[in-house]
Amino acid sequence: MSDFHQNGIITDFHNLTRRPVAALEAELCEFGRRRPMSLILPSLFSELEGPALEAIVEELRRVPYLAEVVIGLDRADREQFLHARKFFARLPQRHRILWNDGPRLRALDAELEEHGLSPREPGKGRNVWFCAGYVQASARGAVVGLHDCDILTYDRGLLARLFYPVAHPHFNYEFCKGYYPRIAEGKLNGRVSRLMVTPLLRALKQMHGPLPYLQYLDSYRYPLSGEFAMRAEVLDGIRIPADWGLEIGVLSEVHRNHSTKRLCQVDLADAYDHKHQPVSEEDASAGLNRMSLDIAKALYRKLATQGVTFSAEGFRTLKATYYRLALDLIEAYHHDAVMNGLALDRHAEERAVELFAANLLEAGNAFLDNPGERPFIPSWNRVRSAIPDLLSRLHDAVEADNRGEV
Ligand SMILES: O=C(O)[C@H](O)COP(=O)(O)O
Repeated sequence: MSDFHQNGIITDFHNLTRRPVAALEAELCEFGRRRPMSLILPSLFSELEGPALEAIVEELRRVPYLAEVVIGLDRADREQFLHARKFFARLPQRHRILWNDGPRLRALDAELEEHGLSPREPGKGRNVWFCAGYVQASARGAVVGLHDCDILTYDRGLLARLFYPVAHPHFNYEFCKGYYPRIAEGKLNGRVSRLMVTPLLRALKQMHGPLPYLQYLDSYRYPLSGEFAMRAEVLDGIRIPADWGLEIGVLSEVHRNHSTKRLCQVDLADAYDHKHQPVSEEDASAGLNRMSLDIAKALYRKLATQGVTFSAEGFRTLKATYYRLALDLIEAYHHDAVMNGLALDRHAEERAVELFAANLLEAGNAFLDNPGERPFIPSWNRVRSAIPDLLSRLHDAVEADNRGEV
């Protein structure tokens, strides 16, 4: 049961009364007449074979208010795309699958590359970006929601709560982010969010002062959650990273473009579990190791756009400040876990913090060495201006793929 605290920066929607999902859905059906809702599901083909997505699709079948479901399918060959069509066919809502690795979308990507506009790097950000383009082209949704496809604790209530603040026709929120405790099997999870992002934001505040941007990011209870909803226009104007920096990138862009009064977060669930990636200490191109590097780089780049300057010494100080704050937080997490009868492996937590500290420096060096890198995917507004008919061709390509002309 959450409290009713408001942090004074963004509005917090709590779950104070455990309102039944049917009551929320009845309202959402009404809201949908004024503000139709589209759902984007960024997915890897491998997730169709895992335990989470099967249950997610079963829940989605019973959702009465969605105008459209857009599935971004990554890492699928032709047979796998055809399998995905069958897998999602049971959805009663209008739905389309973006076969991102198929010849039609690859050809459009090559054309984008000729204009210097391709997302280039594969990853969740790229997948979401193409889905956002399709949603814009199909023009069915006034509100667009998005969640991961590896949620093991999914239920329709989560989706209803995610859409509600932005879909309500008398509320004027542009963007809503989900939060929840990542607790499963008696353990506290959310390792990157808890052990890296939170202490990093606080270390940056110690070094650069309480910049409104840092205060704002720190006001999210779960800045890395993959669940958010926004007005369709918001999605068209933002520049997001192609990689694991997606979540931080989206939070930064909505802050740049909108007043914090138009931004909110919502309590989605009492507990949340998903597929856990390995820390991958030995391989910086995988797992939480890679994720922490991507996130640190995204944050540095966004801070640079706020006028913050960085130096090699600055990154060394940041590493030391972060490390101390992270160790203090481990103490707090540990005590909280003990009182709640949960387990917390302090040794594993401290090892993760050592790796994240090293990665803050590593990401800093990458930032200093490659100032000319193309870190963010251009906004769809820019693409529309450079190649005016690309969106309609994207739409046609997706339609043809989904008719099975592959
Ligand atoms: O949100 C996070 O911190 C990362 O996705 C890692 O989450 P996990 O520790 O629950 O796997």
